[in-house]
Amino acid sequence: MSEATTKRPALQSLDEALQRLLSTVQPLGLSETLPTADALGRVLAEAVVSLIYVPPADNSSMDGYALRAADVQAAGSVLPVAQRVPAGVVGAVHQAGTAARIFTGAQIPIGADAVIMQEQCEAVAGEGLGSVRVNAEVQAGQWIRRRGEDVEQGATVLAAGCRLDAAALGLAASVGAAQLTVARRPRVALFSTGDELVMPGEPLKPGAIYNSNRFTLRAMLQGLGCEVIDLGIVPDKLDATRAALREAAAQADLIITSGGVSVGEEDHLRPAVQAEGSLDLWQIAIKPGKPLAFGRVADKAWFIGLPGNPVSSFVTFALLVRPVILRLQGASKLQPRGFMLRADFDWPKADRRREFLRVRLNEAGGLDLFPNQSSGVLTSAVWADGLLDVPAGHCFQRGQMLPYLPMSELLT
Ligand SMILES: Nc1nc2c(c(=O)[nH]1)N[C@H]1C(S)=C(S)[C@@H](COP(=O)(O)OP(=O)(O)OC[C@H]3O[C@@H](n4cnc5c(N)ncnc54)[C@H](O)[C@@H]3O)O[C@H]1N2
Ligand code: MOO
Repeated sequence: MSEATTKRPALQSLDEALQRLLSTVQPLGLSETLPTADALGRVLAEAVVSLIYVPPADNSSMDGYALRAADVQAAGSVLPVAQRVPAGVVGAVHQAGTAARIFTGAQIPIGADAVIMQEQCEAVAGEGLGSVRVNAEVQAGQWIRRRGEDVEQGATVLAAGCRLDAAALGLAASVGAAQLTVARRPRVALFSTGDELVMPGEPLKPGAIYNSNRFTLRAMLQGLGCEVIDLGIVPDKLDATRAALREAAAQADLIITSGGVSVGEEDHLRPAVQAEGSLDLWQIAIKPGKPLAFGRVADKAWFIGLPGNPVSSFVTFALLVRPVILRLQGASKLQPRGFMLRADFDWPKADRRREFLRVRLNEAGGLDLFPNQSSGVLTSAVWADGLLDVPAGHCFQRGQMLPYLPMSELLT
């Protein structure tokens, strides 16, 4: 038996483990150009720089009349309507002493300096377009959206490394970007090990359990925009595991497995990775999710072996694999952002590991605890809307403020 399978490495902190992962795994540096509409969730490889001002010209933010503030000495002034300017039309130069009928989004005629909304006016019938009685005082500049108030010409609106969400796609489109250059999707091979595993749809023979990690991990990978190569359950035999690793490495940038990373002797995953590449076994001081394997296969694909317990693999994926997947794409923000919230429960028993408790926001703005925090209880992760980050060796009474990581920051 190799040394790696018998010797237990020292506990390292989550921060150390993350630092090691992120300083080892480098961005793939591969990009592709896509229509802007197809780039949701992708990481920008090239910044989006605006060649235009947004909005391109001063325009009205109300339906009403454009005029010169100086032409309305007092409420009740009547001005002839000289032109009508709908959105999409450039009006004539504004003549002093007149008003222009204008609509939301229409360009302000040169020479006008204010807009009055139509609710504060009365149309007065007359020749041509008639007149308008202005029933309020007017300040120069009112109801005008200035050229470039959203984006200045030449500004970088989206930096390389930014992940494209709905608003970012809209912003790119607003500066006229029809295509975006984004990092190629990471290709991630996934398989589970364990002779106890069967698939939903198959009978549950004695001693067996259904493979849930395959579903959770595949969905988490899809949620991060990965191309998933799902190799299913690999029989716990050395040859089969080695063959699965070779097949995975031929196609993937990263290989994710669950199970077989703890101290047991039954498993062939560790010797298989060692035979096909290299492997480090880590013990991370977090709960759930202590054991983790990190290595490389065929000098081509990274390998991360997650613990088999369903909540442990869920939490370690969120905390350690997610940043790696973002890093492969050159993303600039890798870590989830938490914020301080009040725990509305007692936590009397400190653990030597930093704990990530499954909690849920209550209506009082505090957090409730799922009663069973076992790493085998996947119900806790469904019930929860976030994880509470409890420092190692820390117990507390209700009312304690602690960092809360929302699931939205961990899963997308
Ligand atoms: N003597 C020790 N035993 C264990 C230690 C330890 O330090 N010393 N660590 C415990 C911790 S913490 C964890 S976490 C687990 C991790 O174990 P493995 O990664 O080796 O996983 P397995 O033993 O293969 O499985 C653990 C558990 O999870 C179930 N499992 C596995 N795969 C799946 C799947 N795809 N879907 C659903 N459930 C799965 C498996 O049946 C086991 O119940 O080790 C502890 N032991
Ligand atoms: O890390 Mo294990 O995940 O505590 O069950």
